[in-house]
Order: sequence, then C-alpha cells, then structure tokens
Amino acid sequence: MEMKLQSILDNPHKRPIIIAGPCSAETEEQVLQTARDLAPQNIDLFRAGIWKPRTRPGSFEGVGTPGLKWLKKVKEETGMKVTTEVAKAEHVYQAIKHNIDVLWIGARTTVNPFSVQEVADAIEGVDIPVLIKNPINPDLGLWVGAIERIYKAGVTKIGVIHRGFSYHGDTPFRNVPRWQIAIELKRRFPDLVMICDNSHICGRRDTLFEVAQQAMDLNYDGIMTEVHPTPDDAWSDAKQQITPAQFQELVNNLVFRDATTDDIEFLETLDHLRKEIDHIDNELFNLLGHRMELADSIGQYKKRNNISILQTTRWNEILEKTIALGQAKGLSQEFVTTVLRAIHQESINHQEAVMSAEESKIGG
Ligand SMILES: C=C(O[C@@H]1C=C(C(=O)O)C=C[C@H]1O)C(=O)O
Repeated sequence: MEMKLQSILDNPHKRPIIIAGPCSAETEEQVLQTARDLAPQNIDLFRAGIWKPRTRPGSFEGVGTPGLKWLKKVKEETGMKVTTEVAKAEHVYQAIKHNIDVLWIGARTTVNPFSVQEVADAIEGVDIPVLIKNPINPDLGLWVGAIERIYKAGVTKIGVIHRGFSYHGDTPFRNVPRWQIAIELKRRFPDLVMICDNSHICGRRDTLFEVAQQAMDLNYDGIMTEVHPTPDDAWSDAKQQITPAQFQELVNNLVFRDATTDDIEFLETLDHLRKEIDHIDNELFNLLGHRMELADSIGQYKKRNNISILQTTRWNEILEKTIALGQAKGLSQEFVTTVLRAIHQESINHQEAVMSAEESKIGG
C-alpha cells in the first residue's frame, strides 16, 4: 500500500525527537513534578500511560480518564505536547476530548487487528498524529497492517515505536530488539518516523544509553524513555525508569548522526570502500554457489549409497572449527553459527532436491 506520510511534529526537520515521561500517570503531583523537571530539557513530547495493559490482573492498571486532566495541566503549565496510549475506542474519544496531542498504540494492541481497527475507526475524521509500537511477537506483517489500518482511517501523521519483541529464553533484554525487523520496515517505508523505546527494550537502567545510542547510529528519528521523579517507587516498570536528571545526562551523552552528507571527500572514500565490499560479496556468493555444487555431488553420491543427508559428526566438526576461525577473525560465535546454519540448511535443501529428483526418475 502506497502511503503519503507527514511528520508527526510541527517541525518536520526536528531530529532527534525526544519523548519522555513516566511509564504510568500515578498521581497529579507525580505527573506534574516529572513534567516540571523535563520541561527545561526541551523534550518534544511528554508521555504518560493512563490505561495500562498488564500481563496479569491485580497489578496497577492505570488511573484511567481522571489522569487525562493531569496531562492537560502539563500542557497548560509547561507548554509541552503530551501523548498517551490508547487501546480501545473509549480511550480514543477521551484522549481527543482532553486535547491529547499524539496517541500511541501499544505492542499488545498492535498484535490484534480487531483492536487496531477499533482504534482506527474511533480516530477516523480526526487529524491526530499516531505512533504505533511494534507487536510483541516478531511479525512485521502485523506492524505494517496496523500502520495501514490507521492510515486508511485518514491519519497521515504516523510514526512507529520500536520497543523490542517478546522472547522466551536467556537474554539481557526485556524485549529483544531484533533490529533487522525495524530496518526492514524503514526500508519499505523510508518516510516513516521511527522512535526507539529503549526503556522497553532494556527493562533495566544500566543499558538504556547503549541501546539509545545504537538507535541513533541506525538513523532512528528519536527515542522514547520512561522517566519518573523517584523511579524505585514507580507503580509500574520501576526497574527501567530513570530520574529526569539521569535522562538529561543520557541525552547529553548521545551522539546524533546525520543520515548522509554531500561532502565529496567522504562520499568518494565511502564509494571506494563500498566497491571493495561489492567485490567481496561477489566472491562470497560465487564460493557459496560452488559449495552448493559440491553438496549436490555429495547428495547424488549419498543417494546411490543410500546414506542420509544429515551427518551430525561432520556438521559438528564444521561448526567447531569455523567458530574458532571466526573468533580469530573477530567474528562473534552468534554470527558464525547463524551464517553456518543458513549454509547448512541450504546444503540440505540442495541435497533433498537431488534426492527427490532421482526418486521421481525412478518412480517415473
Ligand atoms: C554435505 C554434507 O551433508 C550435510 C551438509 C553439510 C555441509 O553442507 O557442510 C555437512 C554435513 C551434512 O549434514 C556432508 O555430509 O558432508
């Protein structure tokens, strides 16, 4: 679907876009205190969750509609624009009624097309900017689908928030970033404003800067970070929230990079290095093609001798020696195994094709 998108801010050239505020609005005092501390930091949008989707019942589920009045006060007192999460039609009506400037759709809503459609229908006819978080599962289609549903409701000021993806297993992240999914979205929709929610990716304070910097290095348009006057006392997501002073330090230390430049010397050097990369890619794939020809021959030979394709001893041997080789070349074990697994699978597919081709010949 072709989309003509506009900037979510009045100043389309403003980068980075800084969104900060508490995970949840808890009390009027807490909201106003955070806002007063953040206002001098020139942030673009003040965030606070009013309705909180929680994993299990019994946790704090947000103060609800009364909290919208506090956000209105934030606007009146500080002049900052405000944003909150909406998940249902009623949330949209209330948020618009209370002059919320920007809406965001949360990860647990993006996964459900029924909910996204309900929100889209409620927004229809109102030109309010909408930020769409990635779905909790790594499904780019759902993310794109949510963007399209909101766009079809007539909203042109759309941005996305990358907050990472659920993962069952050991990881230093609360939600693993899987940067490639966001990069693919950006490739398909280059005009889409992309914000990194480092708080939900990290789930802890000590890595917030690192992830925010990585997003800047990947040319994201901005960050969304949870800020609380006394993070340890927060009613939700206490572990990942930081104080306004810590947030200021984080932003001050971030290095913002330009998407590109017209500096001739830079472009020439880049072009030269890229030619070398092109050459290497060429060689790599020529070699891989040749490797698959050998796999085809092995497949034929195995077929004639009725030997199975998978040979775990050999596969293990390749893994071990290549991981060691990779290590010596500064390549991470994760990278080497990912590449090797893909090569191994392609080799198996080639041998499968060889074997089934021979089989059909016999059958015919
Ligand atoms: C090519 C073979 O078949 C499979 C593919 C391998 C590979 O591509 O390196 C290794 C072991 C087998 O699981 C083989 O047995 O050598």
